[in-house]
Amino acid sequence: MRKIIIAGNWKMHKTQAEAQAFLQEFKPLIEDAAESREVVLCVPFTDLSGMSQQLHGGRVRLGAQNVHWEPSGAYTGEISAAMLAEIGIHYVVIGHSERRQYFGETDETANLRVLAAQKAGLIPILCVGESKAQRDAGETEQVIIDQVKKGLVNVDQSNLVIAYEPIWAIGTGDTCAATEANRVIGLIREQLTNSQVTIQYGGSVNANNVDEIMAQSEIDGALVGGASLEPQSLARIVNFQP
Ligand SMILES: O=C[C@H](O)COP(=O)(O)O
Repeated sequence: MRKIIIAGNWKMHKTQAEAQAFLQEFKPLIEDAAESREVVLCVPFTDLSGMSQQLHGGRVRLGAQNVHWEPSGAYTGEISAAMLAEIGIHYVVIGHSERRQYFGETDETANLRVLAAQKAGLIPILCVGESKAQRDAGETEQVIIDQVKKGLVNVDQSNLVIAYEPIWAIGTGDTCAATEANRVIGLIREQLTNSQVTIQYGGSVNANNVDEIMAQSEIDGALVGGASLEPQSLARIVNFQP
C-alpha cells in the first residue's frame, strides 16, 4: 500500500517565531486526521532545529528544502545531509523548479543530492515538472521521463518520494486538471522499478481542490506551497475527504 504524504513547502517564509505560532494553531487541527496520512513541513533551514524540538514525538515530520551532495567541505552557505539527519529531519525537497530556475540546479545535481540524502537516512522528495512552453510544444512526456530517469540514477526506490509539479501550475492558481495530473503521475510510475513509491502532485493545491486531486488513483499526496502557510488551510488539506 502506497503511503499518503501531505507536505507543506514554506519556501522562504516564516521566522522562528512565526513557525512556532503556526504549530501551536496547526497541531490541534490535525489531531484527528487518519494515522495513515503522513504530515510533513518543509521549512527554511533556520526553522528546522527549533521546530524539531517542538515537534519531537508528534506526528508532524520535518523536511528541508535542499541539501548539498558532499558530506562536508569548503562549500560556503551549504548544508549537508548528516547535518539535517542529526537534528531529526526526515525529508528533503530536491530539484524543486525554483532551485532549477534561480540557482542553476540540474537533473545531475538533483541526482547527487538524492543519493547523499538517502545515504544519511533522509527521504528525498524529488521534484519534476514541465514548463508551459514545453507543455505547449507537446514535450511534457519526454521532459518528465528524462527528469525522472536522470534524477534516479543508482537511487534506492524504496526510500523515495517524487513530486510532479508542472511549473505553470506553481503559485499561479492555475491547477493542473486532476485527471491530467493523474495521467502524468501514472507515466512517472511506469518509469519506476518500485510501484510503491509515493508520488505527489504539487501546483496550486488548496482547500477547495484537494478532494478532487486526492481522489485520483495515481496521486498519493500533495506538495503544497502557498496554501501551507496558513494553519487552517493546510489542516483542511491534510483532512481531505476521499
Ligand atoms: O512546492 C510546492 C510547489 O511549488 C507548489 O506551490 P503552490 O502550492 O504555491 O503552487
